Amino acid sequence: MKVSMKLGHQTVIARIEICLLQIIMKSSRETHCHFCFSETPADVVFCPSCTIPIYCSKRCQEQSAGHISRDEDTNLGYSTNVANLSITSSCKSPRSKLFAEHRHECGGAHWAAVLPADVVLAGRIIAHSIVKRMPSGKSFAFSGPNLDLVHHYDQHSPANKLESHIYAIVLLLCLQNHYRSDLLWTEDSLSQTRNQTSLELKLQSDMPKLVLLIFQIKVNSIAIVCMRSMDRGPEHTINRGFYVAEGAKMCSVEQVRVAQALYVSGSLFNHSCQPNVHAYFLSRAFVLRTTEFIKSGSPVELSYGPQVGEMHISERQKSLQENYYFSCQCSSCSELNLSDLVMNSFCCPQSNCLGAISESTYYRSKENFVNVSLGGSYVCKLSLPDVSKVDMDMENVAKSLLQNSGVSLNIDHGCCMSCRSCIDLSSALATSHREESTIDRLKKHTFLDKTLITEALQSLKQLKKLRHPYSKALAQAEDTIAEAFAKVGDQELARKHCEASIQILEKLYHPKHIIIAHELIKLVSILLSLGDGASAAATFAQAEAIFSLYYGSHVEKVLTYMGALKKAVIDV
Ligand SMILES: C[S@@+](CC[C@H](N)C(=O)[O-])C[C@H]1O[C@@H](n2cnc3c(N)ncnc32)[C@H](O)[C@@H]1O
Repeated sequence: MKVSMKLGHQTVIARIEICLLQIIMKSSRETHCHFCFSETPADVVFCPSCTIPIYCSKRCQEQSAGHISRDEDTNLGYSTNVANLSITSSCKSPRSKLFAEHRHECGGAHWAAVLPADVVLAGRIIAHSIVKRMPSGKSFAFSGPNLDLVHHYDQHSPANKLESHIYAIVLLLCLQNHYRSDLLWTEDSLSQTRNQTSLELKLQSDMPKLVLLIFQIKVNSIAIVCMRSMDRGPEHTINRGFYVAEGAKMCSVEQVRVAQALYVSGSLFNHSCQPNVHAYFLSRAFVLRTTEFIKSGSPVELSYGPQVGEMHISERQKSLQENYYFSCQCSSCSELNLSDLVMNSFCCPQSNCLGAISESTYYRSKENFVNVSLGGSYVCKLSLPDVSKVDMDMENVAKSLLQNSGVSLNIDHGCCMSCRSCIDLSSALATSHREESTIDRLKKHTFLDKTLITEALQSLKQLKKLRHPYSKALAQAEDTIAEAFAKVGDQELARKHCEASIQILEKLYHPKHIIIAHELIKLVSILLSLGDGASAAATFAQAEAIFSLYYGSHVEKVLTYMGALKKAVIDV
């Protein structure tokens, strides 16, 4: 479904797509509906055939039987043989529009409980193809799916490759076992050999294609996440803490990965560390919403996870390489930006200088490119931003790098990017880590005594002398201390530190980033506890406006606490 609406000068587009195939995560098998992924009630409904998948309702159980639409058929683009199988009319499930996505896994060991999600999804893709291609009568040669998706096979380690080859063998044997009465290997696989059976031969020739299918799923499948309260345990979560409105009581919501899915077009979007669309999920539906005006012809890019403001460029590159096997070439990884300059930096010893001191070495060439290296290893090559568009902050932080164009320049680690004064970086790092861990103790204690808070405040003071005023370490320290004050009921100080944290995060991300909205919600609950209704309402409106950019009319559907919080703000 495609929805388009005009909002002032900005066109907002939301695209909704139902997943082609999905598999619930092992960690959510007992807690979430295997069809719609919502948290299950006490009286769950089981699969009538194998009783293993659980559903939140009869409706989900029935829907799990599934429908294969003709659109999905064509989008899969079957052409190359993955398993050149032939199926007779005696198959249990005749050619039908109904397709139970786990039917081939029913009976015996439930594959999804044993095999990795990527492998089970590969099995489901093949089973999907088999069922749809079943003839009502004579045998026919089955062609497996040829998904036109990248796989990065060459970049995997030998151990990874071997593991996938073994899983591919297991998968093919499982499929053959399930369809044994119905599936015949095609004539061409019945080669005339002395020692090998036809099945062995076919396994050998089809195995590379099946291995590639598993790698395609690794690279292109998407994790479906949903919000849940933190009461159920911290595993497999991404932090999204927030306070609720009742006094100083704190409650948290987090994003939980509940499933892994393949989408026909959703899986094709490229990644950007500063995306222009936001992706979220409504049950099995993948919703993509533009968060800014996108010029015609410009790429539409979502984030696979790492983002500017959240991670330094070196960490983003590492994470994308390790998890998705590519080196990011998005615009934020191609051009010097404020966030990467300040995120992990220290402040300049000169009192009036806002220059950043980094652990990285920056070498600016005459061609106006900056090579960044960390600990002696090459990180990336960045172009300098358009000087006419550089804001004051950026200029103050990295004056030396941005000015004097046409001259090569080296700014060593430990030296200010603006005035080039130097500090003892290793001593600054050690002190910073020590002060940060003193502050982090506040998170580990349920009951906070005054000494802990006093020591944390002293550490914050030291940290401020060391770290750059826009650094992530300071934002996190302010946030932790705000949370501690909210816990002990000192809402005035909680407010002060929460606001300080937001100010830094606005520099690291941008003022309309969703992270800022989550932080503003913390501030709203603090303001409500203070009884400051006017400020709470203004802050809530600010957060709501940002969330609307990201979730449109689905804000309260995705962030279920927003309705109650809005009511609390109105009631104050
Ligand atoms: C889910 S696919 C996206 C579709 C892909 N571009 C294609 O043509 O099939 C993910 C792959 O696209 C490429 N890719 C996506 N975002 C990228 C980026 N920011 N920089 C470089 N390559 C990227 C990588 O090869 C990655 O493994």
